[in-house]
Amino acid sequence: MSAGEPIKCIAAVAYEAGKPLTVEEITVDPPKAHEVRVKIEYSAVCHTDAYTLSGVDPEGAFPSILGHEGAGIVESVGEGVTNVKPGDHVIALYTAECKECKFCTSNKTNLCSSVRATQGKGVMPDGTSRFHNSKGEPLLHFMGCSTFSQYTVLADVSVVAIDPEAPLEKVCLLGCGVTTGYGAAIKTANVQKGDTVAVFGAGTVGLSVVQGAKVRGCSKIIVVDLNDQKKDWAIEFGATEFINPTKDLKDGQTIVEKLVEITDGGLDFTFDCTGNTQVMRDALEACHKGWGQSIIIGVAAAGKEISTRPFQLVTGRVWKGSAFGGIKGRSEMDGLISDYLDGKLKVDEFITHKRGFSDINAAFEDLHHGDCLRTVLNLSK
Ligand SMILES: NC(=O)C1=CN([C@@H]2O[C@H](COP(=O)(O)OP(=O)(O)OC[C@H]3O[C@@H](n4cnc5c(N)ncnc54)[C@H](OP(=O)(O)O)[C@@H]3O)[C@@H](O)[C@H]2O)C=CC1
Ligand SMILES: N[C@@H](CCC(=O)N[C@@H](CSC=O)C(=O)NCC(=O)O)C(=O)O
Ligand SMILES: [Zn+2]
Ligand SMILES: [Zn+2]
Repeated sequence: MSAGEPIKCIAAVAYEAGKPLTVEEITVDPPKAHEVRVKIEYSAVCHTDAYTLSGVDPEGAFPSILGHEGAGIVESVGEGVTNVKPGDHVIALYTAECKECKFCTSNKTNLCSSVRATQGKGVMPDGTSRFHNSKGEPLLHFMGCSTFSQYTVLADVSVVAIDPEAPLEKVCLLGCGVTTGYGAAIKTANVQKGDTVAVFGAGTVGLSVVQGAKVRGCSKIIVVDLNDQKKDWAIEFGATEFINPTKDLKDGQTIVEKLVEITDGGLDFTFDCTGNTQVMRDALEACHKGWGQSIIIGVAAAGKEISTRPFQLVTGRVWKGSAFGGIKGRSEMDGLISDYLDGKLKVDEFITHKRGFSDINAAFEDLHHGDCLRTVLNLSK
């Protein structure tokens, strides 16, 4: 029985920006009131983990335990926890859902405010950390999840129980990438049958947007990526066209001109899934005058700003953003899991690499190669 006791386990610690993670033994304290300690079974590596490790995240603080796309089993719960119990299979939620705050009750957003302030500082809601290294130094939490540890502690509002039939090595991807892209299409943008869509960036997030657009019956789903290796995946997930701007444009033609030309004036919806601010501008300007909407999903580095001529907005184009696909994790994850189990939502297809936890630094390298969508880490190996 480990409940109520500190647990020693292996974690990958980010001691410094731009440096490899250190895989070492740490101590994970028991959960306090309204906290849940989870044995993480599998975690994938999202581009955002690499972004924070690189040092360009204004909220990135070190030393910390990164990882936010993970699934596991509840080991113990603190006082007052009613939504999960030991043994439950769960997904960690970097976008909490308390169901009580102004945001949760608004029905206009999934951006719960209950733990966001402390989450952004890398601590639990009481302002302290549950992680210590062997020298007794506290290690910061990350995005309220820290799934790069064999055990982690989450706020109860940051965890959702799922159908135990769902394989954790697959559905860990619903903790971020797949949910983010799919939700951005079907919830934030709410694309409809016949709409035209362009998706910039064919990573897991972008291809999940494509999947959402296909499910809704969009008439054109154009994927824009600099790497031809992404073309087959784009088509597999539902793209009707693939454009590589480095080779598929006429001399002097811009990607915006090309998209406007082939869509009779621009797209109904565009999505930035790259984090590149020039791409964000292109995505907005490729929207149809009068009604086109561009959804920013990509995360840009500290100091980066977006710009366009205000006239683009005056003439009816709309710029929007989407976090975790607009999905309320505790209320809506069950539906996504059911869709996956019923074969309506692709998840397995994003897993291009599998590695043992001790290989985590290689998993970060995988992200930079065109043949990788997601690497799933087995935390027991
Ligand atoms: N808002 C939210 O809730 C979330 C945001 N994110 C963010 O979304 C973005 C995508 O994440 P993810 O799918 O994991 O990342 P990936 O790195 O897997 O995918 C990004 C893709 O964009 C391509 N790309 C880069 N530059 C351009 C360009 N100029 N034009 C077209 N394509 C380009 C990349 O190509 P190449 O590989 O050749 O570089 C890659 O295929 C990231 O910024 C991530 O931080 C992620 C999850 C949640
Ligand atoms: N910390 C960064 C911003 C990072 C960011 O935008 N995160 C996304 C999720 S990315 C997942 O892979 C998000 O949902 N943000 C909303 C939030 O409340 O954190 C910065 O400070 O710029
Ligand atoms: Zn992510
Ligand atoms: Zn809330």
